[in-house]
Amino acid sequence: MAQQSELKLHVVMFPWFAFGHISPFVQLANKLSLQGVGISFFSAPGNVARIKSGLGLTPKAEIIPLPIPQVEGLRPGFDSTAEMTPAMAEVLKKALDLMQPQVKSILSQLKPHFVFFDFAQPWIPKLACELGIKALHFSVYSVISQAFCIAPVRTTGAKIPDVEDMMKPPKGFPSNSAITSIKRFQAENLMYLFKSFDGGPPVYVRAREGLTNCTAVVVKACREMEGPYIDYCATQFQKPFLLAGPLVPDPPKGVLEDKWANWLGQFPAKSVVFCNFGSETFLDEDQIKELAIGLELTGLPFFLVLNFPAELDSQSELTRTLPEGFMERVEGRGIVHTGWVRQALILAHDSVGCYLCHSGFSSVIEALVNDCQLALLPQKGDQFLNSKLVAGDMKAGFEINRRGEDGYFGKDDISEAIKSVMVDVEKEPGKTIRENHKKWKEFLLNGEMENKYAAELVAQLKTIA
Ligand SMILES: O=c1ccn([C@@H]2O[C@H](COP(=O)(O)OP(=O)(O)O[C@H]3O[C@H](CO)[C@@H](O)[C@H](O)[C@H]3O)[C@@H](O)[C@H]2O)c(=O)[nH]1
Repeated sequence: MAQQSELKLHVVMFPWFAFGHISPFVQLANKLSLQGVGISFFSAPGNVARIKSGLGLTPKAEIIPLPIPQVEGLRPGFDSTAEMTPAMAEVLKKALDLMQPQVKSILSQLKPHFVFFDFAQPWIPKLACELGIKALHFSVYSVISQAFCIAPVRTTGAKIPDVEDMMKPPKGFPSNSAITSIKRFQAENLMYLFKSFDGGPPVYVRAREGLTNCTAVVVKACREMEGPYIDYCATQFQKPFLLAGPLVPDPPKGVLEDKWANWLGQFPAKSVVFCNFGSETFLDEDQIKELAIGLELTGLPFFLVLNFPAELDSQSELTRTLPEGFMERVEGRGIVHTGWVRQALILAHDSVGCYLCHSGFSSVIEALVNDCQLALLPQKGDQFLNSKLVAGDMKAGFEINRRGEDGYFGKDDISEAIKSVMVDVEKEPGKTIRENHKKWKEFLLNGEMENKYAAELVAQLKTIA
């Protein structure tokens, strides 16, 4: 029998069909692959090309396309949530549930040591167990958000939590946390976790079932950022929470398109405000107007990316939602774009000094490893908790002020947040935020830290394989 240390691990990666999920699974696969772990990556055929471009395809890594079964309400060929309305994404979960026989058959041929699954496939642990394979839940969310939202102490029992309950941390939540409560509009948003769509199980049921039945949970996290929340979750779920480290992305490949590089290049270093809200977060009309005028008020150059739900025509939405005369007034110092941009390259551009964002966890890490000060405008779900972690616990970003009952923010809230991290930098809180940003950047860019987490994770996996 091979010594444990010589064991050649083979794992399957099976993320939910959304790029916000696929990307962290790709990053984890790459880190494991560097440690000698063989990878089989499952996804729908339409996502393969993009996965291929991110996955360091070595002899140890392969992509296995899994066709999505036809179900009513789902268009053939739509293989990720990027092309879907939220209602279609719910139907996609049902189609995913129908893939169990297909997944079981491939797993039985591959016989990996582990299958890393996502919140959307709570049936994996049982199916894998029948084949003698261990199931690991890989969570792409911050640990603080799992601790706050779905700790069993909050979600077990006959009574589903109400808005009042969700405004407060669950019982036993780390006492040194910066979160003592969240705002009403945020708690109202989190109630989606407890809703059932079309008779399917609510999100919290899927997530909690996977977390409860897996062999161990692997998190995209490190003790330095989330130590107390990791301990809390391990106690709450009564199972190991293994740390993959923060999964700092590799420096982006390629170069920024000329049109953006040239535009950004005309401004002084660290002077441009970049705003982008990730792959699935959309602002409403009133929010877009206040944000745009807030940017105008700063007097700084800005690059604003606004996207809209798949069913809408983005160009006409831009025209409809931007304030009247806005583009003329900001000509020469502000641009507005709709559609995908190479965010990692933009954040790395020397002229970009601030990133105003939705607090998606990967986006936050991408800003921290560059010199972009964070102005945080979380819109939904885990983003509220990510923002509290970065602005509250880590003191490395500024959370934009919003009204408690409905989440309203005004133009002044936007411009004040940006000014405090970009202009009033000798005053508090901007001074401390900038100092902490620098510290976290050094920590995250320390390659040894990343390697240490990856090596420890592989060693732990070998002990339970
Ligand atoms: O125009 C764009 C938009 C996004 N990105 C990239 O896409 C990723 C987005 O990551 P992140 O901000 O974490 O994810 P989202 O897909 O926007 O967010 C979803 O997934 C996150 C977990 O990864 C959660 O924290 C969020 O709440 C959820 O909305 C990052 O690498 C970005 O660089 C681009 O390159 N160009």
